[in-house]
This record gives sequence, C-alpha cells and structure tokens, in this order.
Amino acid sequence: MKYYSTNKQVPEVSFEKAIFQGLPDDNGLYMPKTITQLPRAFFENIHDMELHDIAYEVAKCYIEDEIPEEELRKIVAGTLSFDLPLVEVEDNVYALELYHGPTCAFKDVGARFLARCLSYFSRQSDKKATILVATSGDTGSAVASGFLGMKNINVVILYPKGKISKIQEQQLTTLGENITACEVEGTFDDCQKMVKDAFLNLELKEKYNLTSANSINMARLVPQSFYYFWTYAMLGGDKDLYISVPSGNYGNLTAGLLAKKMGLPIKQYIASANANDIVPAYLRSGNFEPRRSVETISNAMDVGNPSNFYRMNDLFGAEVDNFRNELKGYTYSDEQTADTIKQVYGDTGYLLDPHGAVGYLGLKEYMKDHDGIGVFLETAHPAKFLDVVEPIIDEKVEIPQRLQDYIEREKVAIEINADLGQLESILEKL
Ligand SMILES: Cc1ncc(COP(=O)(O)O)c(C=O)c1O
Ligand SMILES: N[C@@H](CCOP(=O)(O)O)C(=O)O
Repeated sequence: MKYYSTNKQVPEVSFEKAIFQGLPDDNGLYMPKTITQLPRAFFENIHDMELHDIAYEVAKCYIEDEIPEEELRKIVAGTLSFDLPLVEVEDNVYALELYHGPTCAFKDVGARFLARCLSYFSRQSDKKATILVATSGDTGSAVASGFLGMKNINVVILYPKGKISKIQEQQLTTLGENITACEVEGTFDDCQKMVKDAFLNLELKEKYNLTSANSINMARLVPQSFYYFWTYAMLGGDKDLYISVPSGNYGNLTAGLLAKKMGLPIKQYIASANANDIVPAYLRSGNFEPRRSVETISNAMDVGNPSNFYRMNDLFGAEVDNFRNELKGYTYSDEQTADTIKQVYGDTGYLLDPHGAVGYLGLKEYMKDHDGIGVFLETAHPAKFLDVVEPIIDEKVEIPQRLQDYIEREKVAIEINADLGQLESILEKL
C-alpha cells in the first residue's frame, strides 16, 4: 500500500517508510492512497469471527504484502492479548471498555501494534531509533510500556507539567531503562508542536533517527480501527448502530471513519468533546480555529489543535457540509461530566471515567431523537483519575494491581521549557 501526505508536497511511500518517518517532511500526515473495501461476505460472516481474524483482515488492507501473513497474524495476536468487552450499561446503551490492557487505556492497542511492526521491519538492522512522543496522559504510558527494554530504541516522552493525573505521571516517569520522561512547562499542544518541529528539522530527524508514536503515525490508527469492527461484530445487525468517541486529538475517531470507508455499516459517529471543542465548534460555525487548550477533568482530551483534523478533511473533502453529513459533535463542561459520573453510578452501578462520561453524554444526546443501539468508548480505567472520580462518587475506587504497581515507584523526569534546543540537548545525552 502506498501512503501520501495530506499536504501532497512529498512522494508517496510504503507502509514501512510511512511508519518509520512518522511525520512526512511537508508537515502533512500520511494517509493510505486507497481505502480498501472489504467484501460483503466479510461483513456477513463477521459475527462468527474471532477478534484476531477480524483484526488480521483489516490490518492486511493497510499493509498488503509488506508483512507476510504468518508474521502479521503474530503481530495482531501479540497486540490483542487482552479483552475488549462490551458492557450493557442501560437498554441499548453499551460501553466498549478499552482499558483492559497493561496501562489501562485504549492507547495500549495502538502502541503495541506499532512497536511490533517497527520491530518486524528492523529485525535485521542494528540502527538505533528514537521514539518521540507527546502525551496528555495516556499515549505516553502506553508507549513506555509497549517499548520498554526494546533493543536499539530510546523513547522520549514530553508531557505538560501539572496537567496529567498522578497515576498517569507515575506510569511514564518511573520505568527507567530506555524511557526518558520530560516534564514540559506548557500544554499538550506545546509538546505536540515540539515533536512536529523536531521532525521538520531534517538534521535532527536524521541524526537521532526520530520516529513518532503519536496518532501522527499510521501504525497507531490501523489497530485503533479494530475497535469499530469488533463492536459491529458483536452488536451489528438489524438495528442502526451509533458510536460516540470521546475525542481530543481525533486519532481514535479517524480510525473509526476509516473503518466506515472500508464498508463498516456504522450509521452515525459522534464526536464528544470537553471544553476543548475545536471540532464540534467547526461543525457549528464552519471555521476550524485551533486555540490554546484549557484544563478539564477529562485531561487526556485537553487538545487545542487536533492533528487528525487534516486526515478527516481528506476523508470527507474539505467542505464543512461534508463533515456535517458524516459526523455529529457535542461538547460538555466539567460540571456535566461530573454529574454524569455520579448519576450513572447511582442509577446503574457502572463507573465511568471522565473521558467515557463525555462519550456517554454525546451518545445519549444523539439517541434522544434516534432509535437504535448506541456504543460509547470507555477509553481509560476510572482508577487512573482517582482525584477526580472518588470525590464525585464519594467512595474509594478499586485500583487494578497493574496500576498499583506504579504508585510506589520513584518519579524521574527532566524539567524543560517548550523549547526545541532543550529537547535536543536531552537527545544528545541519551
Ligand atoms: C482516556 C482518553 N480518552 C480519549 C482520548 C482522546 O482520543 P483521541 O486523541 O484519539 O481523540 C484520549 C487521548 O487521546 C484518552 O487518553
Ligand atoms: N490523549 C492523548 C494525546 C495524544 O494523542 P495521540 O493519539 O495523538 O497520541 C494522550 O493521552 O497522550
């Protein structure tokens, strides 16, 4: 499969090149040249298929013969070594729980798939690479866990100081080995800009052999689209299916939209946002206006300049009316998010995390006027946000052992300003 840049100023590249390059040199984002339509028989049989077989068929459309079948099946099986359960919260309202992986957030699937693909392609090489990643909380921990101890790979994580939860911070600052955490004076957008600036500095990119593990990288989006096929396999059929995606950088939603383009019969996608509502605001006004992010209780979605907007632009065509035909978008305050966590817990016993709560709200809003089956993505375990969730429900939240393990460890992070020069001096010392 060939990949083009959304800015169309650089040549098309293979899947391998696209995932090693991360960001194309013209500051666009890679997109598959053709989006393969899966045959009707696939969708007829999907309800009887195993998750690994579905995921393999989907991944093959993006990778084609660059990875042989046996190896790709191993990559998929190694990635998806935990469940993606669908839990009925209310009649016709389901949570797709994406937090059963090692770091308790949906990013585990993307990070593990990327790590395995990079490792497959570099198995014959001794060349060192540096994974540079910006995080508002969850990508960083998933990437740290997915790449920990990998030969010839250094991981450098940039996170906004004081703007992620305590457990998230422990998850990305306590592993040591080949993982370096940088606590940046600024917002997630400052961190993401530093990553992009580093990639656009060709000397720096070459010298440290930089690769991205953010959703900039196509090998993050391909596995995230498995979620949507899996949902359809379990729930799709006669009734219309709606999926609400709590969104920040819009990688997860873009993966869903790609799945729909491949033929997946999802009736409606809903972009559910916190106060950083750049895309819902675009749907309302027709103007895409990135702005400085504000802090919310769904901190991992505090993104003011969502990078995947340009991929959605390419999928829909740049007209806002095309977006409006494909996507609904809603935005919620912290107060609404907190009230929802409390109310749903009280009424059903189901504990939402703040991001899932935003997704739930968007789904319920859409379903006021639409009959069918609704799914919201539960993107992180509520225990990752103890300081937010416990006071809302006025109860202790049980912490899974794999999160508990991080709590006692010592934090090691390098404090820096949002300055490329300071980042370069860290890269130099690795
Ligand atoms: C828990 C959680 N929910 C939702 C999101 C938003 O996902 P995306 O950036 O793909 O829109 C993130 C961060 O990416 C997250 O960590
Ligand atoms: N919410 C993310 C922000 C980065 O998003 P990505 O999907 O582009 O990696 C986080 O938790 O770090």
